Amino acid sequence: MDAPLQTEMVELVPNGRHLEGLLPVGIPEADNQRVEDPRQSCVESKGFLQKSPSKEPHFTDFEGKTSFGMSVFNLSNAIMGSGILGLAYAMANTGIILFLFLLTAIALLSSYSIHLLLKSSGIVGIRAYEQLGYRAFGTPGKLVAALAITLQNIGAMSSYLYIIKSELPLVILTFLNLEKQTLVWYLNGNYLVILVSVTVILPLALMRQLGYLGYSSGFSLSCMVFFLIAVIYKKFQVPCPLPSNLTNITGNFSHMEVAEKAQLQGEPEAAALCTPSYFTLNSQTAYTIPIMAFAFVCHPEVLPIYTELKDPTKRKMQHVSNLSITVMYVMYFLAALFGYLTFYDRVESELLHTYSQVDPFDVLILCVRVAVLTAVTLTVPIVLFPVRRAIQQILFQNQEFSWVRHVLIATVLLTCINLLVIFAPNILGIFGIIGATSAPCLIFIFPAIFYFRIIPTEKEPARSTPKILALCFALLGLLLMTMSLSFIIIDWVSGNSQHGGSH
Ligand SMILES: NC(=O)C[C@H](N)C(=O)O
Repeated sequence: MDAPLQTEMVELVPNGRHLEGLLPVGIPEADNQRVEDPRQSCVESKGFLQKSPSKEPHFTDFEGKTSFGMSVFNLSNAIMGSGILGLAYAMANTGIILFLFLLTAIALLSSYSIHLLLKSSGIVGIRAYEQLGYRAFGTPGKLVAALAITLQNIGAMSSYLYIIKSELPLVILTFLNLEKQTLVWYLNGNYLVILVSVTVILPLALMRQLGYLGYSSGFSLSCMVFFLIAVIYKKFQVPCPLPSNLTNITGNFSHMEVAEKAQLQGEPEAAALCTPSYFTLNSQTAYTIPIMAFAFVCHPEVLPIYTELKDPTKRKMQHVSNLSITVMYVMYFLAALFGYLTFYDRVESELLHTYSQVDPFDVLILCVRVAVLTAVTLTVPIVLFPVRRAIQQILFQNQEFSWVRHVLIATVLLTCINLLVIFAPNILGIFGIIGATSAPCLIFIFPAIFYFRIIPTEKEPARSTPKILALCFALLGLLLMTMSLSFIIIDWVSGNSQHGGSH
């Protein structure tokens, strides 16, 4: 099938996190061209975007105003999310060396994938992920790309709601100064997640424009930095081993007391519990690559950030990407290492929840919890905006804005995600499934096959080294996806999963 010649104006703002300066200066109507109404496409961004009066109207003519440093910040922001909370668990099931090797590999592959995206977008002047899909395979390509982005965003929202479900009861418990989790409704994560969804997230998601909410993503990154500092600090505070009998004891006790009780345990046992492993393989190792892939997904954001960049060149954008990936790589490794070295094999799939094994009244951890909870609560509506827009584009194309539809889509989406979170046994299932399906598609498979199709054969023959490399990259993605999915399904079917559950 030949790539369609016409260019299509698809979603220019795939994720509401990076809206500034993204409004096209002008959009030409051409014959045969199905051009989306920019007023409709960007209706949710109105008032948040600035139009440039000085430029001539051209299809790809966006006036990028964002500096190099700010773009690094924006992309880092897109990379960083709930994935960081699962990495210590991944390290506990791979060992430090194997983890480092895999994390390095995923980071390098992620950077290569951005190289493919930038090269493909340069050829056709495309600045949105789905547009690449359209250019490569027509409407099916665009739909599949939109579907993967939607699935990834639904996964991200589910993981955020899961954090609310697991952390909010602990925060309330601490504020009420209760010694033990009781069966009252306000300490039940499922009720709390519904309550937060209805009272905070839904009203925000019903706004017609993102407005200042779009800026709150910067706050999320700061919260994650705060989380990382707390994880490093806690490594030197929390004794090892945590006496198992203290796990269920709540109430005030000092670290000295914990350490003394730990001393009472046998020395060899303690040594075994507190020795890091450098290379581990077990049934849970299957989740490692999906967790890492999930953690590095930022690819739908790369082209919009490229569009916003001041004096954009592929080289400059690649530098932006490499720097963001490197910074996140270091943060991910530190969070995983210190989280693992605090709890060793007892680390849970959601690292922050593991600290409830130590001291539920710890002020630092309480502050981290409140910060992370605020960040994820504000991020859910931001991620919901592009998902709703994608659904609207797929199902109700070219239709006038309707409040009923706007409210209904948000309500149905939030209801489904709530049900998913209530019935999901743990966050690992979310990281596992999303990290083994949409994440490898967005990082490996799509950039490679889009590249293969978009770069003209006159420029790079099908058997040229870059194209063969791209195909190998797609195959690697397919292999990782099949392997991860099979191992996860085997793990579920055999019922082995211990999952480091957080309840
Ligand atoms: N942007 C995403 O889809 C996920 C993000 N990389 C995270 O770790 O949460």
